[in-house]
Amino acid sequence: MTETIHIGNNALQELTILLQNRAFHKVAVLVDEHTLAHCYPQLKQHLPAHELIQIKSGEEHKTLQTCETIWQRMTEMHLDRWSVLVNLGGGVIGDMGGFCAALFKRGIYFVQVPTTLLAQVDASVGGKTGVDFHGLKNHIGVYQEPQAVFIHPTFLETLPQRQLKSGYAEIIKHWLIADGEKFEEQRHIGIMTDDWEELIRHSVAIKSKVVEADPLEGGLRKILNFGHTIGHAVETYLMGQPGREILHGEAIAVGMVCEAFLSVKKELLSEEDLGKIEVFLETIYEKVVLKPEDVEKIAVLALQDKKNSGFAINCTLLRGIGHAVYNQPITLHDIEESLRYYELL
Ligand SMILES: NC(=O)c1ccc[n+]([C@@H]2O[C@H](COP(=O)([O-])OP(=O)(O)OC[C@H]3O[C@@H](n4cnc5c(N)ncnc54)[C@H](O)[C@@H]3O)[C@@H](O)[C@H]2O)c1
Ligand SMILES: O=C(O)C(=O)C[C@@H](O)[C@H](O)[C@H](O)COP(=O)(O)O
Ligand SMILES: [Zn+2]
Repeated sequence: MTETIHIGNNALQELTILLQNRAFHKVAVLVDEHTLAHCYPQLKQHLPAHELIQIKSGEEHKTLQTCETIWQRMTEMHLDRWSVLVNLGGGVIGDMGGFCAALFKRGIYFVQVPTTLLAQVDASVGGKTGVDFHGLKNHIGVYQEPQAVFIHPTFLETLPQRQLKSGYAEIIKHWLIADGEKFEEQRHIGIMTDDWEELIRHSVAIKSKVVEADPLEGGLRKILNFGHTIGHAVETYLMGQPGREILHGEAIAVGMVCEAFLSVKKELLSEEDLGKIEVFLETIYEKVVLKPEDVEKIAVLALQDKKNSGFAINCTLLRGIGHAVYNQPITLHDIEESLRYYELL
C-alpha cells in the first residue's frame, strides 16, 4: 500500500478531513519539546479532542527505552486498535512513533506530520520505522506505512539552519541517485533556495517511486541508501564519542563523498563527477574531523549494515551522477581507504 501524501499549506486541512472521515476512537499526538513549542499550536487547531505524549528531542532518545515510555502513555490513555497516533516531529519522532504504533496492541493507526526538512523530504515517506540499538542505526524496526503523510512546509520557518542543512543532504542524495540534471542545476544555486516546497515535492516524488517499486528493500530501494553504508557507520561511531556527535544528514554527506570515491575506484564514476560532488558538499557542510585511529573502528560498524548479505558488504554506488547501482561489493579496506581519502580532503 502506498501512503497518501499531502504537501502544501493546506495539508493540515487535509488532516482534519481524514480524522473526521475515519472517526478514530482516540487521537494521541507525539511531540518533543521543540515541536510542542513551534508546531503544535498550529496543529491543534486542526485536531479533534486529543491527548499529548511528549518525549525529549534528539537522536540519543531514539531508543527502546523511550518506546517503553511512549507505550506506557498509550496504555494509560486506553488507546484501542481504532485509535491513531499523530507523529508531529522530525525523523526521530516519525521513526519511533511509527514503530510504537506498529507494535502497540499489534498495531494501531498512525499518521506522519513531519516538521523538519529531512523528515519532509525523506523520513516521513516509505514506512521505515524503528530505533537505534546500542548506537547501531535503525537496528530494531519494522516496515509499516502510515495512513497518510501531511507535509506543511511552513513548519520549516522555525527550523535551525544546521537542521535545514542536515535535511538538504537527503535532497542532494535524491539528485545523485535519480536526477543528474537537477544536481547540475541546483549545485550552482546551493542551499540559498527559498522555494522549499518545490524541492520537497521533487524529493518525495523520487522516493515514492522507488518505494512503490520495492517497499521492503529487496533490491532497488537500496539506492535510497546511497551514502548510508559509510554514513551510518560514521554517525554511530561519533554518537558514542561525547562532544563529537553529528546530525544524520551531516554523516550522510561524509558517506556520500566516501561512496562516490569508491564509485571512482570501482570504475563506475568519473574523477570529474567525484570532483563536482565534493565541491558542492564542501560548500555546504563543515568538514567532519576524523582521526587516523577512528578509521578502522568506523569501518567495522559497516558490517552491521542491513543491505549486507552475511559478512559481505553490499554498497550502493554511482554509475554516474543521477544513476545509482546497488549490491556493489566493497571491503573493509575499501571503506578505510575512502575514510582516509575524506580525511585528507
Ligand atoms: N524512516 C526513514 O526513511 C528515514 C529517512 C531519513 C532519516 N531518518 C531518521 O531521521 C532521524 C533524523 O531526523 P531529523 O533530522 O528530522 O532529526 P530530529 O527528529 O532529531 O529533529 C531535529 C531537531 O529539530 C527539532 N525540530 C523539529 N521540527 C522543528 C521545527 N519545525 N522547528 C524547530 N525545531 C524543530 C527537533 O526537536 C530536534 O531537536 C534519524 O534518526 C534518521 O535515522 C529516517
Ligand atoms: O527509505 C529508505 O530506504 C532510506 O534508505 C532512506 C534513508 O535516508 C534513511 O536514513 C533510512 O532510515 C536508512 O535506512 P536503513 O535501512 O539504512 O536504516
Ligand atoms: Zn538517511
